[in-house]
Amino acid sequence: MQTHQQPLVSLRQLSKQFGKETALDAIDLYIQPNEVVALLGENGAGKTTTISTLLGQLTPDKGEVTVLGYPAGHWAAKQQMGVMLQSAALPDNVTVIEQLRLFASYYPHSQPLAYVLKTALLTDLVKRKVQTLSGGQKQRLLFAMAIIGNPRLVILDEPTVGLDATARREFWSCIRALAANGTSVLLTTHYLEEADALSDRIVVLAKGRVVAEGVPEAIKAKLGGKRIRFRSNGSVEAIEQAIPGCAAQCRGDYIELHSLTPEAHLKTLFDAGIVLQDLTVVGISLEDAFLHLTQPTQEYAVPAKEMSA
Ligand SMILES: Nc1ncnc2c1ncn2[C@@H]1O[C@H](COP(=O)(O)OP(=O)(O)OP(=O)(O)O)[C@@H](O)[C@H]1O
Repeated sequence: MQTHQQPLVSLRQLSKQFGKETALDAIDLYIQPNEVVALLGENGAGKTTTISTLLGQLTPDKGEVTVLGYPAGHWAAKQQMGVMLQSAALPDNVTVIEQLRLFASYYPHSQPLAYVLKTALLTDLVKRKVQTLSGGQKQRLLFAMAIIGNPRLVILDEPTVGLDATARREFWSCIRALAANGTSVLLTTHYLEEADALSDRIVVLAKGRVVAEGVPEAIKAKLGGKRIRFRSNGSVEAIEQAIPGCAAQCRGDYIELHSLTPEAHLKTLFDAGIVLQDLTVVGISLEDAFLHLTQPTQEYAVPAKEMSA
């Protein structure tokens, strides 16, 4: 049986091949009680394969999977888990409360409906037919269905995909409320800011391998450096001439560059007589770190349009 010293989920040296395609290449992943872990990766990185293996829907070629003290797919583990998959569908012609009552009946110790409705921000929507819900509200209903069985572990596969900034924020507060209640969460997302905002730990997957793991701050610190941003009378070329080896980028009215020694570089620019206006120096974003970790040979640039959420 599971003890509280053991992780809730432990994937060890997991490998999965689809023909010539290596989906997972000896990955290790664990989730501790009360922990929110974000699994980040680009398309095809292996996130869904990891989740399918954890759920017992896929058999790995190599490696060991233990979920809540049981082998993957064991009914006793499933009973203690809530899952929200990308492929989930909802019936149109039932109300929110009917759908949740039905799901509650599947579990021996379901959560009180009032708690589930409050956590999923659905209290005011109980009588609404599913077909009348917005995309964000439907996602929150799927979330409510995932948590209604009072799970110890909830798996959310890209739960905010396609949602606008407001709906995404609302969903974030649902996840935070769940985590505050002590439930462990494994979340996959393409939104790097989302992982930063929600998770205790981030695991970055690239081409089926874990390329980085740590608290969001540690992932950023792995790269170090700052983003320097300013308006200037000097051209990008003049700046690159002043700081040999730096790659400056033009972003609208602003020039941006990444620097491991921002103080020294700024002094160089001042000494070269380059005027800097509206200057900001900030730590790199998780998105910068992610791009660098997954594409280490490429110069990582600040995204032109950052997430507005
Ligand atoms: N059933 C399958 N048959 C063949 N190849 C597969 C299958 N499932 C996944 N793959 C391949 O394995 C790799 C990992 O896929 P996976 O779906 O796990 O990635 P992902 O990180 O979830 O991507 P996305 O963010 O696009 O959902 C990809 O190259 C994919 O094409």
